Amino acid sequence: MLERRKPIWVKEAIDKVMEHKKRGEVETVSIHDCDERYLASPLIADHDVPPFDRSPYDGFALRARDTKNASREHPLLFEVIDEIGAGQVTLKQLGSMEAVRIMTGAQIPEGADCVIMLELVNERNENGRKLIEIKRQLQPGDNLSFQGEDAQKGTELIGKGVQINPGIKALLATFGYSRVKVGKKPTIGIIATGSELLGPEDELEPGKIRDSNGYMLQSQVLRTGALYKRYENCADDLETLYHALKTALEECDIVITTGGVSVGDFDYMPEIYKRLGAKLLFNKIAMRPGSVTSCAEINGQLLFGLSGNPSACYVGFEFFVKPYIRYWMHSELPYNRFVTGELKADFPKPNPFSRFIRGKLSYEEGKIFAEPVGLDKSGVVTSIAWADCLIVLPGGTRGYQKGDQADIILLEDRQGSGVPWQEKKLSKL
Ligand SMILES: Nc1nc2c(c(=O)[nH]1)N[C@H]1C(S)=C(S)[C@@H](COP(=O)(O)OP(=O)(O)OC[C@H]3O[C@@H](n4cnc5c(N)ncnc54)[C@H](O)[C@@H]3O)O[C@H]1N2
Ligand code: MOO
Ligand SMILES: [Mg+2]
Repeated sequence: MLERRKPIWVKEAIDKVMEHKKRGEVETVSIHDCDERYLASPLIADHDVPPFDRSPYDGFALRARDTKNASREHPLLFEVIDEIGAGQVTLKQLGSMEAVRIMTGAQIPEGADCVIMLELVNERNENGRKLIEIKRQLQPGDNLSFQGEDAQKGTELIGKGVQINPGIKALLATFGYSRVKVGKKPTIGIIATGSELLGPEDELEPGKIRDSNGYMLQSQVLRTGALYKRYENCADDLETLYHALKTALEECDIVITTGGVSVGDFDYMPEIYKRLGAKLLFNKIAMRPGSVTSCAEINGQLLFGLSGNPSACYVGFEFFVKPYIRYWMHSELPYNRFVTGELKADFPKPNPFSRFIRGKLSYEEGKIFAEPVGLDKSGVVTSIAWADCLIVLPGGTRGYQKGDQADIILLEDRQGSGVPWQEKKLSKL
């Protein structure tokens, strides 16, 4: 007798996965290797930036009060007593009617309180003395970049759990983090299952197709920042599959399979979960594609059974595997970000389950738009490549019309969200 599966809500399935969430170990890596990792401790300013008052221009540093009577008609003469570039300091104390020639980034000399740009002065030499002529009044603080105006010592600039981007890497360098504490990368085992699968190098044969999911999953794993270990594709054979999974569970932190999770004669995953003594978290979700996405737990280790259908496999990873991995790596924003936007085309497909339509985003006059791309079937591979978002068609509705507002889940976003997308539960399960 065919076992009837009871679907659960998408949010419920996410929660079931995240009940098992854990933070992976922390490791210290060289700043050279920290890109896209997640900070395991906050980034704190250990000194002021800039660390001293400095000149933002190439010009002359002087005392503002000495310019009080300067005007176009009555230019004032200042003696240039020294010259400094960035990285140098003057040992001279600046006095009345004196200036120091200063370059961008150099520390303001003692006694000076403003800077005038090179272009605004006339320079001359008189009896071996270097002089400048100033034709305007300056105020204290004019053209200075002040100590601590960028960052003040002791401030937490970036919280833990944030993914390191180029700006954050610049801050790490600024504050002397030559070694950075980050979440360790977990290893994700990937096993593509199916007797029909060929490799990308193989010629097509009758009844066979090339495996795309295995490669897509490698990419999806890499985008979370984790590592993957790819196993040989596995034919639909209970014994072979069982042993492949057992090995992967021993060698990896998390295991993903694709295919064989539905109710077909050769869909062995449900049987293998039983054999492994794994606790099934779910095997039916009120979503399309990805309704057969399964997850099981063995001694705290998660085994994700993604669908063989490419679009379903893709979506299953984005919703359930990605946040689990990102949390593991210490992300505080492990879920996909979502926004609301306007539909550019009708989508007349009534559906009891929430449907996640592969779509393309556009921005026009400050508004977000999305339109479906490709064929909306879970067995389709092309639409994944054209999509940068998933348009949510809530279960229990009669479809969308152009101009309707819809929830849109972003696929190419790097930032992430602290909360997952959640359905409104318009229909009954
Ligand atoms: N009687 C029912 N049949 C099906 C149901 C159902 O509820 N009752 N569910 C359907 C849904 S929904 C999905 S999704 C699929 C899920 O199938 P499986 O996860 O068991 O995957 P397979 O049967 O192994 O393969 C399905 C499909 O995907 C192709 N495939 C598999 N692996 C790959 C790969 N690595 N790269 C590219 N394509 C792959 C495979 O050739 C099949 O065409 O079940 C429905 N059936
Ligand atoms: O899981 Mo299937 O992809 O719902 O279409
Ligand atoms: Mg099947």
